[in-house]
Amino acid sequence: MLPAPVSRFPRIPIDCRSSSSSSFNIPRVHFIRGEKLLRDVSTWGIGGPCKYFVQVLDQHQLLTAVRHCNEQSMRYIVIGKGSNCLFDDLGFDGCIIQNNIVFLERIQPGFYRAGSGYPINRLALLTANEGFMGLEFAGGIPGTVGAAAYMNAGANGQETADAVESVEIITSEGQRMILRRSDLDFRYRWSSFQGMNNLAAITAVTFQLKLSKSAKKNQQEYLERRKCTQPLGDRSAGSVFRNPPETGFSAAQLIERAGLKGCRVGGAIISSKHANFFINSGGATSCDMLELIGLAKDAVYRQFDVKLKEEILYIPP
Ligand SMILES: NC(=O)C1=CN([C@@H]2O[C@H](COP(=O)(O)OP(=O)(O)OC[C@H]3O[C@@H](n4cnc5c(N)ncnc54)[C@H](OP(=O)(O)O)[C@@H]3O)[C@@H](O)[C@H]2O)C=CC1
Ligand SMILES: C=C(O[C@H]1[C@H](O)[C@@H](CO)O[C@H](OP(=O)(O)OP(=O)(O)OC[C@H]2O[C@@H](n3ccc(=O)[nH]c3=O)[C@H](O)[C@@H]2O)[C@@H]1NC(C)=O)C(=O)O
Repeated sequence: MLPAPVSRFPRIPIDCRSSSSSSFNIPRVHFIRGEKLLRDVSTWGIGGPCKYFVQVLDQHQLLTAVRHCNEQSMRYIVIGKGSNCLFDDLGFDGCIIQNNIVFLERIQPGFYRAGSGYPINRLALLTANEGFMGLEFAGGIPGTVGAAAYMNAGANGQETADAVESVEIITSEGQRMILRRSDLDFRYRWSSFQGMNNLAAITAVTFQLKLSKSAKKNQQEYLERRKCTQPLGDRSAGSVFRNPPETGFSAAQLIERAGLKGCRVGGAIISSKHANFFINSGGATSCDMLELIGLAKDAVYRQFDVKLKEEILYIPP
């Protein structure tokens, strides 16, 4: 059960008189029409144009953008760094809201309040350098703080949930809420945010970290391990599949054992360094990537009777 909202944002008037068929401004928010290519806002480098694109720098702008989309009955998606999304070559017939809310506050030793657009890898480095443990795993992860909470991102036996103290959200009705850790449920790559039908976006996360003499060393070691085992220089979206529960095998092991390392469809290739990373080697289309994902699922199911489940999110046009 979610707690009652803590406050309500003032209603900001939206002026759409400028035009409904081209880019336009509403107070402090600029909507770009038809020009933004989603391949430019995703780490995979795949995706056609979106109908509208807006970058928000604070939660008031985010709320304004969400309200405008609601009032226009327009589909919208809030994204961070686009490191977990597969956009379609046809683009997106709605509004992409790119979250660039990047403030960081040190509330008291070990308590960090970060805007949801703050890069999680930068926060990992900074907190470890300041001698606090809890986010060392996130070095090298290309996503944002908000998406890390939404996905419960994790690596090296740590996960975002372990470090969360509270999460600030806005709902699609425009209410602002602060949810404490005890109000929230997290599991492997899952959080209660994924089941909330009125979540507009996570706007900030407060982390509670513990003093540790080994935080910096751990963070550096994890990053080195990541560089050795993952194709970080290539265009990917991290792990394509979740690790299947109760099989004793990782998705990467199953794909490798199915003989699929290096397998290619068009410009999409299964990495020969890590079989759960699918690479855009240049010019890959969403069709190439979807076909390669389907091919890997079929092969693993046929050979091992395991149904792989995607970790990445495909955004249909
Ligand atoms: N462990 C690893 O090594 C790696 C982990 N990752 C993880 O993948 C995720 C990718 O981050 P990022 O690139 O920023 O995300 P994306 O921009 O790829 O967004 C992915 C989805 O997350 C949801 N989302 C993003 N931001 C918010 C927000 N502020 N509030 C609510 N929902 C949000 C949206 O889901 P919806 O459309 O359903 O609303 C969105 O479609 C992170 O969790 C990152 O840590 C990525 C690569 C490697
Ligand atoms: C990259 C992501 O997260 C990663 C995270 O970085 C790493 C590091 O802790 O652990 C998970 O990968 P993973 O389970 O594949 O971990 P790894 O340690 O790389 O590999 C697991 C096992 O598979 C084997 N392996 C790995 C790659 C490969 O091509 N073939 C193979 O057989 C490894 O030898 C190891 O025995 C997360 N992935 C998932 C789906 O849980 C992501 O979420 O996007």
